[in-house]
Amino acid sequence: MGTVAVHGLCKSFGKVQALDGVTLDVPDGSFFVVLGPSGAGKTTTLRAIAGLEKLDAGSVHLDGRDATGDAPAARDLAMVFQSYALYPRRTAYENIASPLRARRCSSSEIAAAVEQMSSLLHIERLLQRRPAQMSGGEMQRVALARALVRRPRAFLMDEPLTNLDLKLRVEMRTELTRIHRSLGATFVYVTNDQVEAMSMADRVAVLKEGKVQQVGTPTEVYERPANQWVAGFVGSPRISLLACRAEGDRLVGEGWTLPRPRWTTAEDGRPLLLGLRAEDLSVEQRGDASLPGELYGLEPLGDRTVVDVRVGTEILKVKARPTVTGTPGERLHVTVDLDRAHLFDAGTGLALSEAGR
Ligand SMILES: Nc1ncnc2c1ncn2[C@@H]1O[C@H](COP(=O)(O)OP(=O)(O)OP(=O)(O)O)[C@@H](O)[C@H]1O
Repeated sequence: MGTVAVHGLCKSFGKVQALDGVTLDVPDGSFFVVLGPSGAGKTTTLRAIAGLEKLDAGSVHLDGRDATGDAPAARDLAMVFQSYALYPRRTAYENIASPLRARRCSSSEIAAAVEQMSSLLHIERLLQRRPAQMSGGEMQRVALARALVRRPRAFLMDEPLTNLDLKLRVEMRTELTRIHRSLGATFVYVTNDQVEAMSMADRVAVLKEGKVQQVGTPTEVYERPANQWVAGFVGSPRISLLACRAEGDRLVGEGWTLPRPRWTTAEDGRPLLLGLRAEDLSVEQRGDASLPGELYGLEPLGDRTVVDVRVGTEILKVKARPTVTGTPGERLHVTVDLDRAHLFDAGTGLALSEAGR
């Protein structure tokens, strides 16, 4: 078993409220990602689970048992940090074996465990090297192997891929997902990289200023963001937001109107924000629901081009084929897939009811 549940975690550092009532339920065997910008309280949450932070309020339950007062060593959790902190004078093999030696496992058990983990992480050929003879990415993999070789209740990982170059990071995302599946262990993984969260997690908790904004599958968080902030934080290019209000069966903004989506419940006149993702907009096809705009710029990205279109005072990001062309200033129409649009209350930022969707 490896369930982790935290309830109402609060923690202040002087005037900074790092955690403000954080509640999370991490199911056994899940790959649970805590996603948020720098300073959101992610590391503090992880340290609270590990028992490294004295809390102002809240509780930590491990496998259903209250572990709030337990010492870190009694919690049976393994922590993997950004920095790899390998023993410099020991070989990779000895580094990976060290947690097992500390537990007085037999040499044959240790050899079998190191072999299994180094094959999972593709580091067999590094086993006799010392940290100074390895690249940063190789050291990070050895550090991961050293953490994973144990069988703790859960693994707590704090941005373990940040020191890797982009190519290795992309590879390691796939590796970690595979390792997670083959170990069947619980991972609580902290990152500020939404692509990592979307590609690896089976559940994501989005954190901002010490408060949980939303918990759900990556798809739920992307397709049904709970508020305007989550919508903006998850997704690249960033979602475009247009100020508007409902008037009868229309949405009316500055210099544009669109049919009001069937599913929205907003009353007339209420200030709203219409959220449109780049892939739900088109400048290449003409549909019934469209916004008049002006080409602002083109951002060719190889496999696609992001077209910036000015609508009123806002710039909309539109995903287009790489062959799309145009001249800044040129008038055009942006076709909107209203079934996939989002509406938020402009005051609270909360998503409007989607009951009818
Ligand atoms: N020991 C400390 N003393 C004072 N302030 C702290 C301490 N630890 C964290 N903080 C503050 O608490 C807030 C949350 O920090 P935390 O490290 O949990 O954020 P984070 O989401 O992990 O950020 P990052 O992605 O930058 O690591 C920040 O404002 C940070 O400056």
